[in-house]
Amino acid sequence: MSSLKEIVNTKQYNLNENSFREYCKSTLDQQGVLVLDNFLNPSAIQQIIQEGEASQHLAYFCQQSHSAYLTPPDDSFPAQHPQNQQVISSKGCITDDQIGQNSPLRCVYDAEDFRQFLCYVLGEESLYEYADPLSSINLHYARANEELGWHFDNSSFAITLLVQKPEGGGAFEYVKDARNSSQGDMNYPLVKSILDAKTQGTTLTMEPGALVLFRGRDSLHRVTPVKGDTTRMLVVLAYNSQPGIALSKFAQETFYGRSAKPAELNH
Ligand SMILES: O=C(O)CCC(=O)C(=O)O
Ligand SMILES: [Fe+2]
Repeated sequence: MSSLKEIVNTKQYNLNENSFREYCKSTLDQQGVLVLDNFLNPSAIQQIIQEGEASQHLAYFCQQSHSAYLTPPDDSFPAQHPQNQQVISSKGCITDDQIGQNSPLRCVYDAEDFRQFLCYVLGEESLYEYADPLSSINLHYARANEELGWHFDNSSFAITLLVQKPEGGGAFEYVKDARNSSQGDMNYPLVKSILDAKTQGTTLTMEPGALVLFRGRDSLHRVTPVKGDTTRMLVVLAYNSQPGIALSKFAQETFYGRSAKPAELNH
């Protein structure tokens, strides 16, 4: 499976068509999220599930406690202040170097048509892979009771593919524009109300094969605990707007339990 049209539902989605790109861009700009259902063809989904199952034993699973802002504890605020209030994330993932060279995921990630499409929709001039060998393509696993706690992303956009849906739970919930980071407005009252379950998020319904583009820097979001024996599998396709950028050693250790030098320094 080596060409984009074997993997992506190009019958429904013509990545090169201007009106389609325009629709995607305006949806993302207005809603903060874009879901393209059935983006992956069924045979590609099956192949990725098989790869995911075969490599799950390589995944680094961990449980972390963190604040919604993903910042270290700040002593100038009380422990239960939303700046410090802790939530739990428990999950595992395999890294780019553990994704097969012939994986459909690599074909999609590398495809020039796909990158051009993303550039248009995200309003980026160019998109580049990570300089370290771990961070570009990650396959995430969430098993029974595993979840992602409420958080804002550090990056301005996220690109994901849902591969396998659990029997229950594992729902992506979000509150659009819960803060305004560019203005330095952390909007503590709303964030507190969400953390204390007094304000509910909106649930994004998606099925395996869906491509999701999400602006998570100002939209608070979480993944609810998985129920049942079917593991939630989700792929994160990570790009940078500048070339040569590696994830910091500290971030690699935190996310992957190990770190690697930038690819060009490895040989
Ligand atoms: O698993 C998901 O659907 C979202 C993942 C996410 O929010 C993240 O990786 O920051
Ligand atoms: Fe996130």
